[in-house]
Amino acid sequence: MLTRAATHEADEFSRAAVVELAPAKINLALHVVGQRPDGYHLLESVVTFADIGDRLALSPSAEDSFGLSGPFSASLRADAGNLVVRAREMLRSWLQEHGQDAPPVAIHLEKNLPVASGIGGGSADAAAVLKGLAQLWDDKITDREMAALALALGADVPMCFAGIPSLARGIGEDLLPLPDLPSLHLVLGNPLRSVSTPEIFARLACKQNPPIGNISGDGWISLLPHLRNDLQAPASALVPEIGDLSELIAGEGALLTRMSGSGATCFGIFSSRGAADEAAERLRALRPNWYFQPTTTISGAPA
Ligand SMILES: C[C@](O)(CO)[C@H](O)COP(=O)(O)OP(=O)(O)OC[C@H]1O[C@@H](n2ccc(N)nc2=O)[C@H](O)[C@@H]1O
Ligand SMILES: Nc1ncnc2c1ncn2[C@@H]1O[C@H](COP(=O)(O)OP(=O)(O)OP(=O)(O)O)[C@@H](O)[C@H]1O
Repeated sequence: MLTRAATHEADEFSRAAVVELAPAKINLALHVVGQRPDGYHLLESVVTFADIGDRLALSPSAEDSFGLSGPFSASLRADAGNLVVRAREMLRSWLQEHGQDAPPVAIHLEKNLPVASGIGGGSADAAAVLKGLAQLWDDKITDREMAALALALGADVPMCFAGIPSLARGIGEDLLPLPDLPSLHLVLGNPLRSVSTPEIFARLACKQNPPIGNISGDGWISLLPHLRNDLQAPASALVPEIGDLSELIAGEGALLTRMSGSGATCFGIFSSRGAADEAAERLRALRPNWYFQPTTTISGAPA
């Protein structure tokens, strides 16, 4: 039976004018190759997207509103600092400056992804708001201008807006699609300790690490074991559970385990969806207070 809160949430989505999935972002590899004078780090990252994530419902309304529900909503406030509200206001300001309408809108966020966990939940939400409002407001904004707004919201927002497997360079905004990156069966795991991205970058011992280099065709998968996440060592020093988590996932038969983004989420690659589902179930039994989620990532091949 649905509780009253769950019924209300179901209504938000069934009645919404636009529903957007905000998929988890996974950095299959993340090399830190330099630093800009403004302190931002230069990256080379193989990025893909899960089939699970947050969900957003958007509808025209008499006045602006923003509501939250879902398993991780308690970690967030529905205030002006939320990336959902910041994305709405950024697009609205741009449209109004360019003589276009941006009428009030009701937005509801179902927060399914752990917060500050290296899988870009906030960035995915911001990107989903930009996409949803573009539809609702029928705005006239070029792809280039939208990409600039996305980047102003966060280094990960342009890749989440693009939503396709990519090699991300620059500070994450320079995107090269990877049409040969196949769909992968993963288990995502998180010890439910939030990690601050700037703190992990600040603890990085070396800012100039070997780059990924040029790879094309089906070379990506055989290359992955040779790649790294340069943020994994500083994140593991701060959050020792990352080491345990990675070993636990490997112990369930993962072909490869690695941390995503600035952590603490780690992923394991499994041979099939069935193997990933079973591993996630065993991991939940081993660590009932941690987060484990099987997922199948999207493929890079055009639909
Ligand atoms: C680690 C990644 O998740 C990899 O995809 C991203 O680079 C982080 O992207 P994000 O969370 O959207 O980052 P932002 O919100 O733009 O930046 C948060 C902070 O992370 C650091 N930061 C972020 C991105 C980057 N290329 N270099 C950095 O040094 C900066 O201290 C910045 O103040
Ligand atoms: N809608 C939102 N969802 C998640 N975090 C948000 C949101 N709005 C603001 N934030 C803030 O943004 C910060 C980063 O959260 P997020 O979940 O995007 O981190 P992350 O997964 O580590 O991201 P990344 O992989 O991009 O570094 C947190 O401190 C959080 O309080």
